[in-house]
Formats: sequence, C-alpha cells, structure tokens
Amino acid sequence: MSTPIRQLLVLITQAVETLEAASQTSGTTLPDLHTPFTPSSEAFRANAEAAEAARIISAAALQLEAIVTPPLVSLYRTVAGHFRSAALRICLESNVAEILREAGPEGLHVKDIAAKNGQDPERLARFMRYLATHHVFREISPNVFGHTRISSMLDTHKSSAEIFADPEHKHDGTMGLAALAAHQYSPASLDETFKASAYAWETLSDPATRGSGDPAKGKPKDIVSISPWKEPKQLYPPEAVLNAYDWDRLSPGSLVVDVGGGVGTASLILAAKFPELKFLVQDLESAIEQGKKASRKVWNEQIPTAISSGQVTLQAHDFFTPQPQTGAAVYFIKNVLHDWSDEYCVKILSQLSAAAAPASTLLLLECLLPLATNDPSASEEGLQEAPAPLLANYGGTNDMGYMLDFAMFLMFNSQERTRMQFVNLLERSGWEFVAVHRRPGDSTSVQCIEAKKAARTLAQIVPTAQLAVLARNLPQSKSLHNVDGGLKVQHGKKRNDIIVKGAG
Ligand SMILES: C[S@@+](CC[C@H](N)C(=O)[O-])C[C@H]1O[C@@H](n2cnc3c(N)ncnc32)[C@H](O)[C@@H]1O
Repeated sequence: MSTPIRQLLVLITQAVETLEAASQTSGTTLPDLHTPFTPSSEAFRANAEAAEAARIISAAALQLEAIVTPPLVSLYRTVAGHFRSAALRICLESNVAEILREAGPEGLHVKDIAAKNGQDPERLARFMRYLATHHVFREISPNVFGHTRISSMLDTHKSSAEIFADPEHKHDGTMGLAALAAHQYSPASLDETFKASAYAWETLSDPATRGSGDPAKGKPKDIVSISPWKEPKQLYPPEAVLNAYDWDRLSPGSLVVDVGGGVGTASLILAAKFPELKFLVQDLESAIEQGKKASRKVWNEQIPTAISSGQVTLQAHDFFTPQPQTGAAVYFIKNVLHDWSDEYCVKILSQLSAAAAPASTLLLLECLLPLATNDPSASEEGLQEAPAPLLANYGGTNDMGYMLDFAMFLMFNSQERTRMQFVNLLERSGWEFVAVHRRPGDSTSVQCIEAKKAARTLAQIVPTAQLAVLARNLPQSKSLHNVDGGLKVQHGKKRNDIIVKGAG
C-alpha cells in the first residue's frame, strides 16, 4: 500500500495537470510568485476545476511539509507565530510595501528603504529576511529586497511621499487589503487582536472569564465603537449575497428585514438586483443616522430612489428588544451573530421568532466553520470535503474561518460557528433548521443557513407536566421543546421511550 507521502504526491501530480489544462482552456496564466499581485493574476481561479486543483495542491503541499519537517521545527514555527506578525507589522507601519513598489522589479537595498522610512537598516533587514523566508518579500541579492505576490498585497498603491506626509489617512480610498492588515495591527486603532492574543490563556485560566459570554469580558473595546463596518470586497464578493439564497423564490412585494444591516452592504446589492422586493434595514440609531458612514447617507448616495420610492426603509431598532416588524417574508441577519456569544444570539434570534409568522423564513449569512474531520451531515448537504489523505477541510489552506473565529473570541468574546452550533442556536431560540445553501466552491466566510419558525408554540402553551404526554403523539423522528421551561422532549431509542431533558 502506498504511503501518505506517495498518496499526496499523486494528488499533487494529478492536480497540477488539471490546473495547467484548465488555465490553458480558459486562456489564463498561472501566477508567478515574484510578480506583484494584480486582480487578473487570480483570473485562473474563476474556473471551478482550476480553483479546486489549486486548493488540493496547496493543501497537499502543506500536509507533506507537516509529515517530512522535523516536528520540533514545525512546533516551534507555531510557537513563534507571533514573530512573523510582529515582523509584518513593522514593515506595514513603516510603508515598506509602497517603497518597494516605487523601486520596481529590481528591488531596493535595505539602506535605501531605511533612508526613506527612517528605520534602522540592520534591523529592518533582519525582519524582512525572516518574512522573505516565508515568501513575504524576497531577497533578490544580498540585502536587496523586492516584492512577491504576497507582500505586494500590503501596498495601498499610494505614493510613499503622500503617506509619510499624511500617515493617518493612509488607507483612505484604497482597495482595503492593507487596511485589513492594519485592522489587525495598527496601534492607532485596531491592533487589539495581536496584543489580546498574548492574554488568551490569562482569560481562559481565570474562572471569572473562562466560560463567560459577556461581551464586556475578554474584549478590549465596546463592540459598537467600531461599527457600522464596511466590508472589504475581496473577502465578501457581492455574489456571495446574491448566491446565498434563491431570492427569485420570493413573490413580488415580499419584505426582507435586514437585521443589524449596518450601512446595508447586503441590502444595497439585493435591492438593486430585485426591485420588486422590499427591504427594511434595521440598525442602531447611531448607525442609521450619524456620522460620515451613516446608513441613510450611503443609501442616498448609492441608490437615491430606493428610499423615496418606498422600496427601502431604514429603521432604528435594537435587536435585543421586541422586533417591531411582524410576519415578514424574510428575516435576514448577516455577519451579526459572530459578534455575540451564544446567550446573546439566543436573545436576538428569539426576538425574531416571536415576530415571525409560520411562513416567515430566517436567513443567516455567516461564516460556517467546517470540522477538521469528515462531517456526514454537512457532506450530505453538498459540503465539498477534500480527498483523502487530506484533512477534510483542506487543512491550512482553508484556515481563514478559524482565524476569524479567534479574532472574534479576542475582540468580542464571541465566535464563528460550525453547522452543529448554528442548529443548536436555532433550536434554543424558536427556530427550526431547514437547510444550508451550499454551492460548489463556496468560501467558508459567508454561507446561508435557512430556518423556519419552529412549530413549538404548542409546547410553549402546554404546561410542562403535560409535555411528555404530548410527545407520545409525535412522529418518531420529531422532538418537542419548551423554551421557557428549558425542556426538550423526544423519543428514545426503544419504542414508547420518552426522554425529557432539562429542568422543569
Ligand atoms: C459586523 S456588522 C454587520 C453589518 C451588516 N449586517 C453587514 O453584513 O454588512 C454588525 C452590525 O450590528 C449592529 N449592531 C450592534 N448592536 C446592535 C443592536 N443592539 N441592535 C441593532 N444592531 C446592532 C452594528 O451597528 C453593525 O452595523
């Protein structure tokens, strides 16, 4: 039988052939590591076969590396992971990316880089060399550094002179990727995750904070103070919202309530594409009305007729309070639940189930974390898992969701969730899981979970003592919940067995 090393090699060989053939067919070129990033260098990935082949090559290469690298080296690389972040931040903050772009493909001697950004050349070279060892920058000749495809993503494409003259506005009007890195690192505002991660163990070893879902515990800033946010387009392409659900299914005039809609990132896209649907975008008063990025201002700029025509209404509403819009066709929540721990999510979702009609649909657009092993229920629903012997979730090449999860833990004492965790949240808040709408090649960062109002209002009005009696009349596969009493009543394995869980 062939060894895992051989199996991985076969996967790589086959995938390289597929990748080359697919890019030839689509007339695209495969990326060159030493050429700065351009959006067109990613065009090959639009072909689904090529994208999958690239994913397999990358996952297999990382797994091969894990097998053949001395474990002490691999372990230490993880132990010292923060060194790489620190080195990157030094380069990001000192505008190395812009300086190198201006130098062109020949690169620049570190003394000349340092002359521009005021850093010590000896030190800068140490950090850049470390990063170059991991293909972030490249040492073209001794002490002469240039960009790689990876490091070039830190480039704001502004002139370095302009940035040195006005560092505060470095990221204004840029593509947003460097800003996203700065979001993680910038000491001026959002370098919290980097520093907070150093205290993760202190938080978890303290009984007062270990199991707490309180947003005030284990997070450095008030959640509202950094909202409303504007999504980086590269992370959440507009198609993610359009593809998330079969919006055509809704009859004309149907109302979609965008709960915690922010500036309306999702509704702006949907309202433009589906003029026959109506939208109610809800957020806190401050997000709707105040500041440069107030929701109302953004709508008036982007689709001026949407509000005046009555297609879109903006409403100040706190989602922890009773939902004023009852019986909407769709309650839609995007990238909100990951800001909150379970107990808070249950409160938000319960307000929605109380307002929903039996025909209402709940759509959650959130990051859906895969397991690091096969997940039978998810694969039945079309979750694409990697071929053996790769990790089912494609391993390290697909770890963006877990990074987001860690960031949510550090920033908001909240989390990203797996399918099981979403089903559990829904069960606890008056909803019944219907489906995950997966499409081939979906990223984990925005997936759509559909739910409907749970048919458990009966259980809520029936006295707790009678639940078990009622449960006997349930179809074998169903369970009955009593939310207020914290009870779950279900059939046991044997006929006529009734299990009552929880206190009543
Ligand atoms: C991560 S943003 C997501 C925004 C939007 N759904 C999107 O995908 O672009 C979270 C949003 O929740 C809003 N929010 C926070 N607390 C809220 C509350 N108690 N009631 C209503 N909205 C709230 C914030 O103002 C922010 O716009």
